Amino acid sequence: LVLQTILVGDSGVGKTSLLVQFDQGKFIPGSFSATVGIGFTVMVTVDNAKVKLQIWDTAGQERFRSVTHAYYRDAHALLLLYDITSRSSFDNIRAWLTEIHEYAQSDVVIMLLGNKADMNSERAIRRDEGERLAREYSVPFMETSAKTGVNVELAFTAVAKDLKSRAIEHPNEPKFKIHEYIEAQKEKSGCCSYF
Ligand SMILES: Nc1nc2c(ncn2[C@@H]2O[C@H](COP(=O)(O)OP(=O)(O)OP(=O)(O)O)[C@@H](O)[C@H]2O)c(=O)[nH]1
Ligand SMILES: [Mg+2]
Repeated sequence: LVLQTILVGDSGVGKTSLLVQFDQGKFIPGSFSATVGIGFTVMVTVDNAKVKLQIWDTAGQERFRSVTHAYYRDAHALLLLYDITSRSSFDNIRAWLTEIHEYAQSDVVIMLLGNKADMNSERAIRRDEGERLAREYSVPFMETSAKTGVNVELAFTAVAKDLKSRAIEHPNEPKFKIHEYIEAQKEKSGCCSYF
């Protein structure tokens, strides 16, 4: 079972940095060159079972857009990022969602992430704006930081859990509810007093 996950969002929101933080547990400052379809696989343990996540990084720049479209079709999950210090990256989320609905499978798992949560003093998007947008589209939401690592693991493991519960039928078990899971984990990690 290999679950395909792709990272999308405007150039500079921190997709590659988030992936590096998840993979290596560190933040490498400075911009990465615009990335085109870099993929790697990680094993994530979900309820004592190992799930293989294949994660694809994409480039946010417009000129790479046709390459990105090719990844949508096979994706089981999409992590859609904006940068909390960039109003335009947030405003573009609607356009990204339109594109996702056009090219991705209709049952794709989408998670909205407001990245760079460590840059609170330069914040342009309040957290409740992110929450409201996510509610409008019925997608889970959290703020992350590729720099400090806050919520980075949670974002990927929540997606893995959701995908696994969909891929494997458990007729006698209650359906996994990603929203509730995330809210419970956020409280546990005490993440939210951080902001
Ligand atoms: N403070 C802070 N800086 C970040 C964070 N995530 C990324 N950055 C910085 O933001 C810039 C862009 O990060 P990238 O990871 O290259 O962005 P990207 O989304 O992959 O951009 P493209 O590949 O062009 O689409 C870099 O200078 C990163 O160091 C974060 O969580 N906090
Ligand atoms: Mg990148």
